[in-house]
Amino acid sequence: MAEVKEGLAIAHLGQGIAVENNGRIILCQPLRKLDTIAVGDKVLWSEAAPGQGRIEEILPRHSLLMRPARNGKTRPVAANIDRVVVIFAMEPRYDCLLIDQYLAICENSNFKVALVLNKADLPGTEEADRELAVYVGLGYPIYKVSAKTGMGLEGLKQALQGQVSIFTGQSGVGKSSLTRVFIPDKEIKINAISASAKLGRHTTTAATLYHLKEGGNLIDSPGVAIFGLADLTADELAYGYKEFRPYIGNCRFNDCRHEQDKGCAIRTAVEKGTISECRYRRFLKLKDKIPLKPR
Ligand SMILES: Nc1nc2c(ncn2[C@@H]2O[C@H](COP(=O)(O)OP(=O)(O)OP(=O)(O)O)[C@@H](O)[C@H]2O)c(=O)[nH]1
Ligand SMILES: [Zn+2]
Repeated sequence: MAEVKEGLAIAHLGQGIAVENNGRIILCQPLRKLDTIAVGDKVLWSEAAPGQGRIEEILPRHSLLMRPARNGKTRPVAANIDRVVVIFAMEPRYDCLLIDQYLAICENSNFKVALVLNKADLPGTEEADRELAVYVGLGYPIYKVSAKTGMGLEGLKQALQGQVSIFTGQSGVGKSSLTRVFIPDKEIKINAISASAKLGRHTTTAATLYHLKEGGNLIDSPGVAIFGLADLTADELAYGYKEFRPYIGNCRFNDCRHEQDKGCAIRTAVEKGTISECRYRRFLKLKDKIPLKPR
């Protein structure tokens, strides 16, 4: 029987999965009974034929990022991510509601988060400073950077070390520009993956895991911007506002909607100033967007 080795799924190719093992990349086919393999998955594989592997098992994942698929279901995009880096900028549009939404999803999926204000070379970032202070107060690290001038990038580089990260954020905030800064040899690496895995042509829309020069891995996944409110329920949304957590369960009524309900512990905390009013208002706005479901 062929020897079983551990490997890391680094890309989806047209004809299979590129699995890395000791610096070597091999094209593998997963056994049919397995779950969809996600980039970042640690797998057990064996050599099925010279230069061709078979994935026999997916090792337990500590996190899994899902993305809505065309058929209305979700599919795994990236596994074992430690940190989601939410990128935003004053241009094309600064949107706290969207930041809160990303944070709520990450809190519910157990991802650590870092916030990155890109394009800090542009004027007008002071406008965001007051709100950003609220996020800092909640314990979310914030990096102000510019992919254009290089400002602040050292700090972000250090933050990426020793873990698996993924960039996300709305269109036009500079995700590709920052990715180019961190993976300047992306094209070369892509070609190397295709070459080592033979035949396996890289599809540019697929997620790919890159090793960073300074240590740490970055999963580049164009299109992760589209992870919407996913399937969060109103309760999960409240949990995603992490400063609400100490109060959840303390409202007078079990089915409290945290709106005008009598004896709402969360609203009381807002009135006392323990919870930021802006965050609370945005919570209500996001909650309104959630389709009504049985609770
Ligand atoms: N002034 C300034 N412009 C930047 C900076 N980073 C990116 N840009 C510009 O912002 C625009 C969008 O950058 P992209 O890197 O393509 O943004 P993206 O988030 O990858 O966009 P999508 O591919 O649509 O998701 C480009 O015109 C960049 O040149 C920056 O730090 N400062
Ligand atoms: Zn309440």
